[in-house]
Amino acid sequence: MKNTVSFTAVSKSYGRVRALDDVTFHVAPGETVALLGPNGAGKSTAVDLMLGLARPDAGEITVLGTAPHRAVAQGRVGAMLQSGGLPADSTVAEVVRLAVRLYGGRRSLADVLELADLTGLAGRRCDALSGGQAQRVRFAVAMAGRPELLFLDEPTVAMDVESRRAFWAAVRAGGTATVFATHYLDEADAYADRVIVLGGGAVVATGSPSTIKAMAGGRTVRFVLDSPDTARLLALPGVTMVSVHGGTVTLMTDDADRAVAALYSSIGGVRDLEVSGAGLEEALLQLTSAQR
Ligand SMILES: Nc1ncnc2c1ncn2[C@@H]1O[C@H](COP(=O)(O)OP(=O)(O)OP(=O)(O)O)[C@@H](O)[C@H]1O
Repeated sequence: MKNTVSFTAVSKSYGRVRALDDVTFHVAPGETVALLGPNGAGKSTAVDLMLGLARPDAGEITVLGTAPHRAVAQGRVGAMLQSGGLPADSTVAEVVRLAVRLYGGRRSLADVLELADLTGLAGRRCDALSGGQAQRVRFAVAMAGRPELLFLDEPTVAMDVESRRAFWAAVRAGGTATVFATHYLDEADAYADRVIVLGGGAVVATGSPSTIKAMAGGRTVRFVLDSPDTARLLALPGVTMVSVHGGTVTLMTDDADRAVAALYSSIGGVRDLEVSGAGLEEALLQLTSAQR
């Protein structure tokens, strides 16, 4: 079966800023995938490219088996982006009705309101909504065309815990394959089948939330090495991930003692070695900062 989203060797720069650098990843049919990473990691750029809002400088992107802009033009993709205001003096029902009409009534107004848990707010003006309620209206608009794929760019930013829970319950109820960008590890863990960690425009890790979380129990080993050989470092016992930036190497390990012993015995020239016990947040920050 074709991938729902496919990025192959994709690069994108804005002037001198390389927002994505040779990025390859795939989203399988039915998967919910989180794009996780700190500010400036390239998450929004990846989402913009998937929506055909920008074009890559190099590489190939397909969405639902075709070019992103074509999938969007066919009404097969729903999106909730960070920007995008709601008309202040319209009611929730008016905004959602417009979206339902634009998509030719693929869903009824009542269904969409129900799906986004907005039935009780249908008559409320948009300027009287809380941040979380406004996000649910944007979600309703994104779901009005019964999309095959949904993109959410940091959908729960500035929501409190209860609003986040209600928002994700609505997304789940929609049952649509979803790719979402987030800063929140717990959100990726709770709602994604798979996590792709971006840092400095590159994929620094990918795996199930539990694989990524397993790193939390691990340690980070950092050192300086001339001409590091990534494949050889990755083959050392206890090493789960290798990141190289210039001459600085960062290893994620599930057994730092064995990894360090093997490093000294089989690879010479290691300098300035530091071992730190990294929680997941810290581990990801270290990995992603190593990419800059
Ligand atoms: N339109 C633009 N013009 C210039 N630089 C840009 C533009 N859009 C993004 N960038 C730069 O590209 C890099 C990646 O940005 P992007 O918005 O994709 O990151 P992000 O992971 O979504 O960050 P955040 O979590 O802050 O939203 C950053 O260095 C950013 O400053």
